[in-house]
Amino acid sequence: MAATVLNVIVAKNRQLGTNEYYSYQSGRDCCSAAAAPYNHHRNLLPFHGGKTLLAWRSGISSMHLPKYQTAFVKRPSIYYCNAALSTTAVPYIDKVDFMKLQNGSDIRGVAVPGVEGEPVTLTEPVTEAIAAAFSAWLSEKKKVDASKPLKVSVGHDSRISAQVLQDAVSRGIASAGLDVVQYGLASTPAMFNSTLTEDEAFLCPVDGAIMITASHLPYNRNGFKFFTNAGGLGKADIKNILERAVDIYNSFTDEGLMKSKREASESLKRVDYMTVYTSDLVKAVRKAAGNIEKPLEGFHVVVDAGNGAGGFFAEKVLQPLGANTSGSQFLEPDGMFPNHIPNPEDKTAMKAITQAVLENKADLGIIFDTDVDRSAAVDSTGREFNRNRLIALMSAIVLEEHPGTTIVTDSVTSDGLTMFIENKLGGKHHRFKRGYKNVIDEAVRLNSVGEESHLAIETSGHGALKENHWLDDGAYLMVKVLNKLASARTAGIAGGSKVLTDLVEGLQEPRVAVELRLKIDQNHPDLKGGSFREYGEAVLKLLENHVESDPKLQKAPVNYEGVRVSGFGGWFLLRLSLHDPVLPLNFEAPSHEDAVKLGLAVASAVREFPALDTSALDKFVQTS
Ligand SMILES: O=P(O)(O)OC[C@H]1O[C@H](O)[C@H](O)[C@@H](O)[C@@H]1O
Repeated sequence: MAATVLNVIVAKNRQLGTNEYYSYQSGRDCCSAAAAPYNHHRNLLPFHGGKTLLAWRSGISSMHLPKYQTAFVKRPSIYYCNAALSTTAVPYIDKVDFMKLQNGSDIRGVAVPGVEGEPVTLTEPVTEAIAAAFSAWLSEKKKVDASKPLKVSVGHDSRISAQVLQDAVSRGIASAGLDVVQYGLASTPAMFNSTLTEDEAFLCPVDGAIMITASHLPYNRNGFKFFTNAGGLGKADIKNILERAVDIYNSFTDEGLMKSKREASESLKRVDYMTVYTSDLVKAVRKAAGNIEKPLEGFHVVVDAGNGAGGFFAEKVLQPLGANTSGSQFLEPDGMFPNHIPNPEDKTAMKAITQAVLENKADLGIIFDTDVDRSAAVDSTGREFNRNRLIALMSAIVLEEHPGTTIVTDSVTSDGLTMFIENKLGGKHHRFKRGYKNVIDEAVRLNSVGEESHLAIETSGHGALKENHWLDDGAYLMVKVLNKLASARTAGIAGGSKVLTDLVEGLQEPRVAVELRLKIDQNHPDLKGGSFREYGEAVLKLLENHVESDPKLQKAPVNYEGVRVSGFGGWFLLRLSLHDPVLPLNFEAPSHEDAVKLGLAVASAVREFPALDTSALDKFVQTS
């Protein structure tokens, strides 16, 4: 029970932070209604350059208004109205197209004003309606026992809009009669984990979890990911929640909004859940190393959290395991991301961690994305383990434990990776579609039809293991890598990260690897009123016809997405982006000349589509 006292704080009689905001009346009609629950703080997030610092906080210190929120409070802000007046019961809230907020299995929108052409869509009332809709969806799913309200945990990454949205989410949950447990700064995988952890002292397991994040997107965006103990919600569930949110939003009343504010402040609890999550990671490494207290003693590991939520990994995971983490960088949360985008797919980000490894003469570098569901590593020589190489490394580790297992990956993986997994490691490579949820769902499906799979992983750095509830957790992936380092040491193998480098020995890598993203102009007359998807499909069909009539090119015999073709010693894949009006083109070739030949094969087909911006491809084939 002592832990309860230490880790759970009931924020009774304390109003949520948002009520301390300055009011700034712009005089614009739709924004100027006075004395309403939202109009004095709506969109009052800092205009550009609101550089913030949010220290890693325990549950107890999170009682105090965080530094960055104080910054919001002090700064006069911009009122920003982007939509027509609503016909809802509350006249001052904007009319919003909720369905546009869906981004696959996530919700994403603009939460901070000030970027031209990007009006705010994720306002506080919108957020409150979405959280209430999730709560209603959850109550239905869990067939509520009225005597015991359901619990929903809420966490966020380092974005500058995090606190405001966390408060709005809390109001939405409370208004639906559910209990709110705030975690503050957290990682996406930790939020899922909170639906599985059995620990009453930390109010776990919760029935549902909401993570406030927009992954690596710019500072003005934000969004939500939702979890139950069955995993992350899928596309159909998100659509259902958004449809419910429309109704909730349209029936908002002044009294209702005031009531939810009161209910949230009365029922809100705060828990330092990251302590539970990180100590589980520490235990996992200790166990794998044969119950040694400090299995990483003597290893020097630098972490780059890109000012996202992953800074905990150095202090709360690596240090207790005995690693030296000096030289780690950008661990402090800063939602303006002043150093580089927290994204292992970003070249500048990878350069930053590589440099840190080399300058510090570290054994290993680890980098996370903003909400820590993705990661990559760098060995002591500065060689990156990301994209195909990260998949090769993880496949080697997993196939040692589960010989012959199927590795499910996204569609843009290389032919060299297939050969490595199948010929060197003796596993099976199942190249599926892009999208972490697609890859994970496919691995789960394969297991259900009797094909054993233990790893689902994307070139983006999302990787999920069967042993970890199919959760894509960047920190857990790195724990598997650390286990390998520690167990090699236990087995008497010296040489720092060389044991990892050796594991990917034999992976064939192309001389040229290119990704070009060809944009479809949705307003172009050539779309003839159709959708960009239809247009993209037409491009792909024509390309397929071209390929079939060209003897130098062979269509991939098994392919789940777009047009994948081998030729000139390499391959290309043209497909529709999961979310954007874009046709991403990936190709790999043994030489520049061959890459140009592949590029020309694509160019000759796509040229016939004037709404497609092929300038990047044209430039590549001309200048090479
Ligand atoms: O299809 P694209 O535009 O390349 O985007 C695909 C990517 O979208 C999101 O970021 C998902 O989280 C990733 O899992 C996916 O790989």
